[in-house]
Amino acid sequence: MDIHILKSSVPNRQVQIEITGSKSESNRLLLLKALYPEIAINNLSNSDDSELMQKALASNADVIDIHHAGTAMRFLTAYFSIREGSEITLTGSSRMKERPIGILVDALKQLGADIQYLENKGFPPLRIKGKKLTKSKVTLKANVSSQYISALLLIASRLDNGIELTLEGKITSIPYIQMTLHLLGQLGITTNFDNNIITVNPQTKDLKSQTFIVESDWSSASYYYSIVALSGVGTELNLTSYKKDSLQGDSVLSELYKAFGVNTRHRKDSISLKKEVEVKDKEVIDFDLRNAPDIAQTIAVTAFGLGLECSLKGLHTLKIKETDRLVALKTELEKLGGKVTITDQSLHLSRSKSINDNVSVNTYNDHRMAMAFAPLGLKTTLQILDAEVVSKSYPQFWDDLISIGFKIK
Ligand SMILES: O=C(O)C1=C[C@@H](OP(=O)(O)O)[C@@H](O)[C@H](O)C1
Ligand SMILES: C=C(OP(=O)(O)O)C(=O)O
Repeated sequence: MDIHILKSSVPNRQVQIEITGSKSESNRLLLLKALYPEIAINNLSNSDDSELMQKALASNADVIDIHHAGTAMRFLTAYFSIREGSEITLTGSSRMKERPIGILVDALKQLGADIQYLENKGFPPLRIKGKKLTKSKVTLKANVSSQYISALLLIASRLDNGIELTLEGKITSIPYIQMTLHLLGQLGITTNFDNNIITVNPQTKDLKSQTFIVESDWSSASYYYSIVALSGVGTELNLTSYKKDSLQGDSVLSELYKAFGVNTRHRKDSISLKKEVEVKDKEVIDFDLRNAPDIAQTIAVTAFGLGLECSLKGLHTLKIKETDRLVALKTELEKLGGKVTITDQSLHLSRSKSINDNVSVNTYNDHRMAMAFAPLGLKTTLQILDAEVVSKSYPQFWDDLISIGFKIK
């Protein structure tokens, strides 16, 4: 499904958007619930990735296909490695088969896991025979994806001797590791993260029942930050349900978007985003996004929409996400008239004066390409190709845009 966005505007009235729970928190809690059934979860994400995670955990099939869901692929590899008596094939989309998993598989093998590659070494699909893992010491490279680390931490408390992880290299996407540790702590599991060593104690007893209320997804909120940034002074949107003390690293949006003139106010369980000031053309956006890689596309497109120069670094994980996001951003921004240079871990956008209209934006099976470029509909007319990709994290995205005034055909 391709969609046309006609040049739109967001009316200057209070509009409320309800976003469902964080995909990252939901997928962690779903795995923990499989290990500790006494957990209940409220405000679960309605993303495809969380639905796939739920289905996979309940499945008795021999082959489990998790499509494009990276966290599900990584977390379930760990989970099925310890599910005694089961033997399954874990596979995904053709892109998933290009997303590396060797670091996690090697770490699980250090613990004694039985995992085989069915196609290419280091990549899905995997054949996993579940067994009891009794070793506890693991060393792994921490600069490629934090998801490998979270996967190990999530199963750690169900190992006889817990886990002692030694992390090598500069740790990436740290807030996601802290989110995992925080949820374990909330469950009553003892953990420690000191320098480059993380320990998780074994949990032999059942835990007391409790309900986790998932905070709404901050990565999804980023598209509204962009919309407000690209709108006139005074434009305001309210988003539910958000907290001041978030577990999600992408909540750094409330700080970062001040550079685009957007102010965030926390209400009881919502946030209000307001465009307070116009940004001067000579302003330069300069961010390190090592801890918040999923908002890189949103920020680059906002800067482009405002004609601002923008330097982003810490983007080394973008090459192995749903698509190579650095190349995808450069290609699509240049079609719209941007001038972009990229390295393996950075992107530079030059200041620009105009935006080409009627451009068809390719989305490369990447939900964030579709959602990051959509706010440009406030500046020009554009087409978003394969717009249904948004369902990976935010199925009702297009309906929500229509509800705030976007003209979509
Ligand atoms: O643990 C998680 O929930 C995630 C970790 C991040 O991945 P990397 O650690 O690979 O950067 C992030 O990009 C992804 O969308 C979700
Ligand atoms: C990178 C992402 O997801 P995953 O790695 O879980 O596929 C994302 O949602 O931006």
